[in-house]
Amino acid sequence: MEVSGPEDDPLLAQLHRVQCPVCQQAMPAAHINAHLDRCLLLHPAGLAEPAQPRAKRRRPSETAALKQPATPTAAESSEGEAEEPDDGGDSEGRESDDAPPTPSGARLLPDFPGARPASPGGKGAGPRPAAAAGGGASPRSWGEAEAPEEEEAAGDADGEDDAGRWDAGAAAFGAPGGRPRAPAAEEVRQLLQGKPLADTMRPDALQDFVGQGRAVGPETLLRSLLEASEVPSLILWGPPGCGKTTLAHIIANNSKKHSIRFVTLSATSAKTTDVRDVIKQAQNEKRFFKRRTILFIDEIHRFNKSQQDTFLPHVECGTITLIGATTENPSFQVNAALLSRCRVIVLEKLPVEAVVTILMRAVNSLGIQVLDSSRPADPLSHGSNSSSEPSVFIEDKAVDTLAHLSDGDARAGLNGLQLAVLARLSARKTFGKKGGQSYSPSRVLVTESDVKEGLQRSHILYDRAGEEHYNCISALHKSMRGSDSSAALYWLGRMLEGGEDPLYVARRLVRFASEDVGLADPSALTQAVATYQGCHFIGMPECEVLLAQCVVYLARAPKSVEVYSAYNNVKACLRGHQGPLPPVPLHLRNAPTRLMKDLGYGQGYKYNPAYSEPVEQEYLPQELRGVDFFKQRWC
Ligand SMILES: Nc1ncnc2c1ncn2[C@@H]1O[C@H](COP(=O)(O)OP(=O)(O)OP(=O)(O)O)[C@@H](O)[C@H]1O
Repeated sequence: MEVSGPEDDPLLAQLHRVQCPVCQQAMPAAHINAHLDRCLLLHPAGLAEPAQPRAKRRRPSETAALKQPATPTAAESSEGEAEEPDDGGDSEGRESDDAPPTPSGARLLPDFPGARPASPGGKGAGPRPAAAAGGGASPRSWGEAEAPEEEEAAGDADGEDDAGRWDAGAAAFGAPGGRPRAPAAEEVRQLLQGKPLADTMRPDALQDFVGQGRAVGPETLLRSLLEASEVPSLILWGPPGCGKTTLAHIIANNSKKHSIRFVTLSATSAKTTDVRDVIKQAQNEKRFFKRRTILFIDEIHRFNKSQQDTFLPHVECGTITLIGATTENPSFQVNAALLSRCRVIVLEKLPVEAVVTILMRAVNSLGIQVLDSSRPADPLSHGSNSSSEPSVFIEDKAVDTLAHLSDGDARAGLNGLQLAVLARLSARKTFGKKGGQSYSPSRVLVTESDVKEGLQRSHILYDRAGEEHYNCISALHKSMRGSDSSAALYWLGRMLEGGEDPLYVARRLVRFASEDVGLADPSALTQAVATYQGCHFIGMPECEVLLAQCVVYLARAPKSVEVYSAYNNVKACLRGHQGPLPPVPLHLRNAPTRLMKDLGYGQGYKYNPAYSEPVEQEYLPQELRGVDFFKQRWC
C-alpha cells in the first residue's frame, strides 16, 4: 500500500520545515536526514568522536552533536535545497526505495519478512517527536515534531564504543543510515502508555487505509464517491478489527473539509432519544445552514428493529446519511427496509501482509528497531551501553507471528504489540552478558514469545458472540457429517480454545446424533446426551475431552438422515396444507367417557396385540391415505 509522507507533497514539505540543530538552517523535514549526514561530516567539532568517512548513519555520539549548534558554512547553507540521495542505508541493503514511507515518514516494506523495513530514523523519516521525551506525543507526530536539543542521547558519552556499537547495531538490526538515534526505552514506554496503540495508529486518510481493496480499492465506486465526498448511506460489515470504524473515521475526517457534520453514536450505549436528538439537529442544520449530517452508528446490529426504524424516514428523505458498522450479517440484523436504502460494504478479515504493514507502521512510528533474524549477529559483540536508557528492538519473527495470530484483526495485533512491548519494558529484559561480564541494559528486545504472551489468543481467534461462533459450529457439524474426525476435532478446538461455552457445543452434538446419525446408530444419541451431562457436571477445561470423544464418535458413526428427512416431510406437509386440517379418524380416538363412545370415538379400532396376524388398519386421515413420508418428498 502506498503511504504518503510529507516529502511526497511539496506543499506539505514546506509546512513541515525544521531547523538543522548543527547549522541552524531551515529546511523541509524530509531533507533533514540527508542534510545532517553531510552537515555533521563538515562539522567534526560537533561530534564526540572524529567523523568516519563511511559513517552515513547517525550514531548516538553524533546525536550529542545535535545539541551543539555550529555555524553554518557556505557549503551547507545551500545544501538543504539540493538534497543528494542518502546512500547510508542502501549500503546495508536494508532499505528499499520502493518501500512506502509511513505517515511518520519512515519507510515500510510492502512484503514481510522478505524485506525489512527501515526504522523510523531511516530514509525519509522525520525526526523524533518532540514530546516523545515528555511522553505526550502520539507516535503519529513523529514526522511532525522536531526537538533534537531536547533529546538526551542515551549513549552520548560513550565515544568510540558507542559509535562502534551503533554502527554495528545498525548493521545487525537493519537500521539504515540517516537516523539521529533510536528512541530510548523510556520514551517508547511513554508513547505507549495511556492510550491504546490501535487508536493512536488509526489512519486519517484513505491512502493510509491498508488492504480492503475490493471495498475501497482505487478502482471502486465507493472510493470515487468518498473522494468526491458523495458519501452514500452505508453499512460496513466485517469482522472485528478489519477497519470499519477506521473507514468511518476517514470519512469523518474528509467530511470536515467539506463542512459536513459527522456525528457518532454507539449502539451499545445510545438510546432512541439520542438518535432522535441527532436527527432533530440534522434537520435544523439542513434547513438553516444547508449542512449535511453523516450519522455513524457503531455496532448498529445492537439496535433493535424498532430503534432502527427511527432512522428510516430520515435516511429516506436525506436528512441524514447513515453509516452503520456491524460484525453481524446485516441480512439478519438490519431492518430490510433500512438495508435496502444503504449500500452494504463487505470488509474482509485483513490478510497477514496487511496486518504486518500496520504493525510495522506502529513499530516504525514508535522508533522500535527490527532485529533481522536472517542476519544473525550478536548485538553484545558491539560493545556495551553505559546509558541508563536502552533502545528497544523487536524480532522480525515476533512481528510476523503477531500478524499471524491476530487473525486479520489489526486491533488485536496492535494491542498485542503494545502489551508485549510494555511488558518487556517493565521487565527490562536485556540481551544478556558479553564475555562473562554484565552490562547495563543497552537494549530491550521484544521476542516472539513476548508477543505470544501479549496476545489473548482466545479473544483473537474466536468471537463468541459473532459470526465466527456460527461459522465454526457449522464447520464442526459439516466435518462430522462428512465423517472427517480430524477436521471435526480441529473445529472443536477452535471453539473451545476460543472460549466457547462447552454446553453450546454439547447441545449441537445431541442434535447431530439424531439429525445425522439417527437410527444408523441409535446409541449416538445416548453418547451425546451423556456428553452434555458430563460437561454440565465438570465444566471446562476437564470436559473438553468428553466433547472430543463424542465428536470423534459421531464423526465415525454410520449416518442416516432417514428420520430427519421424513420428519421434515411431515412438517412440510402440515405447513403446506390448504384449509382446515383433516380430523383425527374416529377409530384412532380415545374414548374415556360414554358420550365419546356414543359419538363413535374408538369405534372399529383394532388393538394390535390382540391379533396374531398383521393388522390392516389406517392410521392417517382420510385425505392422506397411502402417503409415505419416508418415500414421498414434500419439501
Ligand atoms: N484497514 C486498516 N488500515 C489501517 N489500520 C487499520 C485497518 N483496520 C484496522 N486498523 C487499525 O486497527 C484499529 C482497529 O480498527 P477498527 O476500529 O477500524 O476496527 P473495526 O472493524 O471497527 O472493529 P470492531 O468491529 O471491533 O469495532 C484501528 O484503530 C487501526 O489502528
